[in-house]
Amino acid sequence: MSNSDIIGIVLEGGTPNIVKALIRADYDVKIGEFLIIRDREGKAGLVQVEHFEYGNDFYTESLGIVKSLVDSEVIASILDKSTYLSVSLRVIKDNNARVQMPGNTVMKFPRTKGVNGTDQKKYLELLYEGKLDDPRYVKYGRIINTDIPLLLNVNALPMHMGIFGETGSGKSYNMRYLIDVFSNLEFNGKFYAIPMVVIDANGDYIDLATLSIKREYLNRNSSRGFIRRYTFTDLRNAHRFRLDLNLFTPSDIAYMVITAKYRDAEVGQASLQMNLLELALNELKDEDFNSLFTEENFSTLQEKVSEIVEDRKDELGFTKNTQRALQSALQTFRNKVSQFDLIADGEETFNYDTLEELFFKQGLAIVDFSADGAPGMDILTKQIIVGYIARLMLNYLIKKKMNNEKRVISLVIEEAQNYIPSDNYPVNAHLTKDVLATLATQGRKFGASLVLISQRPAFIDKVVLSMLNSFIFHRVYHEDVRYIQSVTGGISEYLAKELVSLPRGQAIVTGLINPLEIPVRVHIEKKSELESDIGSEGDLLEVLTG
Ligand SMILES: Nc1ncnc2c1ncn2[C@@H]1O[C@H](COP(=O)(O)OP(=O)(O)OP(=O)(O)O)[C@@H](O)[C@H]1O
Repeated sequence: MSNSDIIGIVLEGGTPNIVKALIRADYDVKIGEFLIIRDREGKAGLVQVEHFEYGNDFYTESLGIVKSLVDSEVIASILDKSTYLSVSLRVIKDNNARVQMPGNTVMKFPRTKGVNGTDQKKYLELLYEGKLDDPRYVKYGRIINTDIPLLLNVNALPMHMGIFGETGSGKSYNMRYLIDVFSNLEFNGKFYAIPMVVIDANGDYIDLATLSIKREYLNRNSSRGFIRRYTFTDLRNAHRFRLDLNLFTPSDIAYMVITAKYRDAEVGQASLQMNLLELALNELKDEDFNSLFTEENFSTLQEKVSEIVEDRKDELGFTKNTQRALQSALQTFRNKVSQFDLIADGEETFNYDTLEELFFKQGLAIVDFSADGAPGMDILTKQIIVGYIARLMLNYLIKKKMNNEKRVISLVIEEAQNYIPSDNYPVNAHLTKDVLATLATQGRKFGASLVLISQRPAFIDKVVLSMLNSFIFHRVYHEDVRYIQSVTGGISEYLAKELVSLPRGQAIVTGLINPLEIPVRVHIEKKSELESDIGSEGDLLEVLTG
């Protein structure tokens, strides 16, 4: 440890968890930063900056002479020398050092490079206690004001994660960075990737599949068997996304069809229609369910519904009203399905084999909802697709688990508020909400990992939010701070205040994924290889001047 790393001393007045210290005023301290305290015996403990304020005993209002110096730069610069930073430091690991002792030295984390590299190793070991060499912990970003990475516990992923931050705060770039981390897990000299399906709301990820330079970077260790873009129109270098309704039970299909149309329906009415459709599909169970939604065979389904209502009125008691409502729901579903050609006879579909291939080849599937990949697609159709994928994943993972075959797949959902909204968000999403909630509740046992990305946590259903065990917060809206404190527990008042002003590229990581068990402020370095093809917002003047 060189003297240049010493930045302050411990003062009297500490408590078992909080150390008071003075540090040099020219040190660019950050709330959430990690520092080291060394005691008289040379033992070191770790602390996190909780709060700081500047002090200078000369510059106080009560000292009359100060008032006459307001325009005296020369004297002021001499007096500035006695400015200090008074800091509160939360003890993270005392390592048997007597960190609270007044007079102890406060030091910054040594840098990796240069003479202090070996010192840094020592403190890193102190921080991570053996996890540094454990392949289940992967390096992510840099802890603020240091060049040491935060380790993420990969095993926490199936416990689900939320990434939140206002527009432009860096969520998508962060997710790209995480995709890169999860695509290059090293174990015993070989590389592995977490199988992932990404619901790409705005085309922020498609270049990872379509641009060879990006694809090759992401797959530099050849861990992914494929990186594939799924679209809803025919495009070069893309797979067409199609549904296979035969994979679902009549009851699943009935649920999808009815909730897609009657998203606000009174439960009683909707459940009658679901029963009616389930019955009709059961009676048509020898038919190909996909073909029942094609132009030629749709009438078979409609006629079956009419037949049940009209011919078996006395026996079953379905009313004309229920029939009419169901026919209308069927029509809506069919219209959506046909508008985007989601069901096509004999064409390849997104099915169990796709998920099996995704798992075994450790693939990355990007479902492209951008204007290019899904031109003119409305939110209802997107919900049909996300609901389909979630249901497929759930059924697949349950089936495999029953067979004692272990699987893991991560489902990343951008603009998650459109699929799993809270009561505060004006979107109906019965179609996706229940299945995603089930995936969140039960999925962890089966290897499902949800990553929900949204601008505001308050827009996400509370029950599902409570099932997320890890969070990455970028800059958030003021209104969300209290909410975040209540769902995560451990964010201090001071760090919470930082949430509203975090610069781009900084975030606070909390929850099971973070082995340090305290919220950690990180800087996510921008790697040009990972920068989105869409790029940054342009310079207006540059655009106008051509
Ligand atoms: N770690 C970073 N370092 C520097 N710049 C960054 C970083 N992360 C993101 N940016 C830049 O900030 C801008 C917004 O990033 P990004 O698109 O990831 O934000 P977002 O939160 O996903 O926004 P939106 O909600 O609008 O999709 C981009 O120009 C991106 O290049």
